[in-house]
Amino acid sequence: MQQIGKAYNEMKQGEPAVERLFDLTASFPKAKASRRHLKNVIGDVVFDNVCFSYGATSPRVLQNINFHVCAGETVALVGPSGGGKTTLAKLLLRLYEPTQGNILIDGENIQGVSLESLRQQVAIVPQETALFTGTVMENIAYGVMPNDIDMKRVERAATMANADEFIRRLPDGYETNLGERGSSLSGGQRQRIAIARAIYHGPSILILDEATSALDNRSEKLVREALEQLMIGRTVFIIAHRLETVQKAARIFLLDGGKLVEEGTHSSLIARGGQYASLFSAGRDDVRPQLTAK
Ligand SMILES: Nc1ncnc2c1ncn2[C@@H]1O[C@H](COP(=O)(O)OP(=O)(O)OP(=O)(O)O)[C@@H](O)[C@H]1O
Repeated sequence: MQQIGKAYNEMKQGEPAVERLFDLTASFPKAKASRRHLKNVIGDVVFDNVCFSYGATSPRVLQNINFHVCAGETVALVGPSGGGKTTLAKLLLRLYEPTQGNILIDGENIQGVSLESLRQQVAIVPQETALFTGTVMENIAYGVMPNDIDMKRVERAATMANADEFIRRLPDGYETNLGERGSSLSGGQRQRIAIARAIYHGPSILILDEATSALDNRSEKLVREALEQLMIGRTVFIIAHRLETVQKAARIFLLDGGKLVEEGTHSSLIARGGQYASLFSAGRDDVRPQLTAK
C-alpha cells in the first residue's frame, strides 16, 4: 500500500509540470472504458481533414489539415508564432480531440484507442523538461511502479542518452534524489534525463519541441547526440527552431494561421520560392526570429 501511495504522489507531482507544458484546460478528453489498446505500432501517422478550435465559439486554430507521415520519417514543423504547431502536437497526444476530421496511427483512429496505450506510443520531449522530486531512476522510468522498474533498461536508456556518466557521478548514482523539479541538475542534464525517459518507454512516435534557450557547446553536443540516438527508427515531429534541424528533416511542414501552407524538403521549398524560401532568405542559423516574423 505504501508503494502505491508513493507512486501516486509521484505521479501527482509530475502533473502540474505536464499541465504547465500543455496548458491543459477543461477540454481534456474523457477516458472511455471500452477503448482498444494500440499495439505493435510502426508509427505511420495520418491527419485526415483535421480542424480544431479551443472552444465552441473560438476561432479555428487548425483548418483542414491533411498529411501522411510514414513510419520512421522525420518532419519539421515550422511557421510563424500562433501558426498551430503546438496545437497539432497536442492533438496527436490526444490532449484535445479534433472538432472535425480524424487522426490515424497505423490506420487506427486514435479516438478509439485507450489513452494509456496511445501515450505509450507517442512521447514528447519538451523544451522545458519536467522532472519531479524523486530519484534519477524513478524519473527515467516515469509512470512505472517502483517495484517494476527494470534497472538494466534504465541504465541502457541513460547510456544512449549520454546521461549515464554524469548520473554515476551524483552522490547516490541512480538512487540520487533530485531536488524540487530536478533543480540540482543543469538544463542540459535535465534534457538528457528526459531523453533517457523517452528511450526507456520506447515510443514509436516522438514529438520534439526543440529548445530555443542556448546551452553551452559541450552540453549542446551531448544533447544533440542523445536526440539523434532517440530518433533512430521512430517517426519524429520536430517543432523546429534551428536551420540545421530543419534542413536535416525529410520533410518540412509550414503552418501559418492554422493552415498547412507549404510542404516539402528544404531544397524543394527553397526552389519553389514561396513563403518558406522568403522566411529563410536572411540565411541566419537560428530560424526562429525569421519564422516568427510576419
Ligand atoms: N489553450 C488555448 N486556448 C485558446 N487558444 C489557444 C490555446 N493555446 C493556443 N491557442 C491559440 O491557438 C493558436 C495556435 O497556437 P499554437 O500554440 O498551436 O501555435 P504555435 O505555432 O505553436 O506558436 P509558437 O511558435 O508561438 O509556439 C494561437 O492563436 C493561440 O493563441
